Amino acid sequence: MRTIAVVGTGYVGLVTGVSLSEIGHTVTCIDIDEEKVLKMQQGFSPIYEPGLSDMMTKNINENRLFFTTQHEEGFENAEVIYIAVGTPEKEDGSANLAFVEQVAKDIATNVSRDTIVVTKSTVPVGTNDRIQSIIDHHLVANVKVEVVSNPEFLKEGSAIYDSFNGDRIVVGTASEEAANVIEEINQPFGVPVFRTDVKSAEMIKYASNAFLATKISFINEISNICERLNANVEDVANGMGMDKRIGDKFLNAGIGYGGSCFPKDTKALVQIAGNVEYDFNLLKGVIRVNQYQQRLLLNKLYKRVPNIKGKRIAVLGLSFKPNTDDMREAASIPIIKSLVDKNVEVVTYDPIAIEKAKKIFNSTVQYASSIEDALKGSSAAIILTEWNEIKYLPPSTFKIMEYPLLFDGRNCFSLKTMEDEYIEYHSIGRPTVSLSKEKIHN
Ligand SMILES: NC(=O)c1ccc[n+]([C@@H]2O[C@H](COP(=O)([O-])OP(=O)(O)OC[C@H]3O[C@@H](n4cnc5c(N)ncnc54)[C@H](O)[C@@H]3O)[C@@H](O)[C@H]2O)c1
Ligand SMILES: O=c1ccn([C@@H]2O[C@H](COP(=O)(O)OP(=O)(O)O[C@H]3O[C@H](CO)[C@@H](O)[C@H](O)[C@H]3O)[C@@H](O)[C@H]2O)c(=O)[nH]1
Repeated sequence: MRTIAVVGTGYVGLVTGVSLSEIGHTVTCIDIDEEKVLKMQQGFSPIYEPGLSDMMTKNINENRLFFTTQHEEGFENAEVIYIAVGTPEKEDGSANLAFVEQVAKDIATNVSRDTIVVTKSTVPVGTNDRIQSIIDHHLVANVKVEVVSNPEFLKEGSAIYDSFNGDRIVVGTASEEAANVIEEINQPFGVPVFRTDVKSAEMIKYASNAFLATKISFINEISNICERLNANVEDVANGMGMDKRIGDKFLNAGIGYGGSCFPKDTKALVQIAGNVEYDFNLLKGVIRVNQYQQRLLLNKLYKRVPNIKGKRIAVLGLSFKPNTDDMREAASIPIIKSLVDKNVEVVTYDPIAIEKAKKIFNSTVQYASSIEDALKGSSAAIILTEWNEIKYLPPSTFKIMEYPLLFDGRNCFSLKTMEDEYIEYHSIGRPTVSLSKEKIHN
């Protein structure tokens, strides 16, 4: 078992640190955010991720998991250092590498033994070489530091599960020795390891995210055509997905992709291509479609309720996807902003993300403590996140509204259910369920 340091304790760093301690390694997680570190030292996870808290507590109690704000302390005995700090989007769409470069300097000035540095952060092709040269340039001790690319593929909302059940672990390095160490560290996860060179490893990460984003924008465009032709995109996706070459995953039409990865990584890949004078036209289209898709549900609402000013509208689900409290690039942000700008009384509900949402929407919206409270007195409801609590809601609940008018950005309900329940239902890429006069009076 190894002594490991993980720099950055966000969704990736904390999950990596906790998972590595769970399989027996001794792990020190380092973060510059003092409040966060204090919370973690007391055994509380600063993020919501199913299974994370329990696993974290267990490994703290078994003395395999530690937290500190001090790089020197964290690196002291570390044989391997993981970099898991953020690489957010810059104004021009390229990745901001300032945090990663700072960590490289911190490593160079603090390590006192031969070390393998593993980059988990998503970084543009060529960045690991740059990290290596920053470290070599600033190195204080007479030691050898080897940088390895090891991109992360976990999904928020199932991050712990994904760590133990991933499809592959990609290891990019020219050093067989370093690759052996990384493979040995990960061996207890039982996930296949794919070895390659550093640049290809970096590209695998961007290409994978771009491909998944492409699948989503593709099905969203198909859904828009289905709407015009009165076809049902759900059946279309199911029929397509039965072809193993296509696969049935990531074909859910909706209000587009959000989150901390797809939006920024697709833009970064356009930049990476542009830097070598390649115009990544297809990916630019994927990004455009996604932006358009976010507006579609709102357009339907505004068309159906032209005099929306002053009306109360319930927004169900705020996080960018279910089972996470992450609000980064959530579709709820532009959608709610548009409603607020139109002087709509917005009442929101989310099972987990409310605290993070409050920091974004402040007092411009109301925060209901149940779906029922959100629906009471509302003229319409909009579903933005397919939390189980929303998806498995007895549909009759929507009749709390005086007139049951539902706009579903995640296709949570079958058309038949809504027809049977007499709910006017607008979804994505499927025919609208309208109420005949006769049904309204029933
Ligand atoms: N979130 C995901 O699902 C996911 C999945 C795969 C890959 N990634 C990639 O992993 C990286 C991290 O993403 P995240 O969502 O976990 O980020 P995050 O923003 O949630 O967390 C980053 C953490 O790093 C800390 N930090 C910044 N500078 C530091 C320094 N010098 N020393 C110590 N700590 C420092 C911050 O305080 C913060 O807690 C990004 O490159 C991202 O693209 C993210
Ligand atoms: O069929 C689908 C699947 C997803 N989404 C949306 O796409 C976004 C991203 O979803 P998902 O990929 O499940 O979550 P992330 O946590 O963002 O994970 C992605 O981004 C991570 C960060 O790079 C990668 O590690 C993961 O492999 C990759 O799936 C969300 O808004 C989803 O609602 C759809 O609209 N339709």
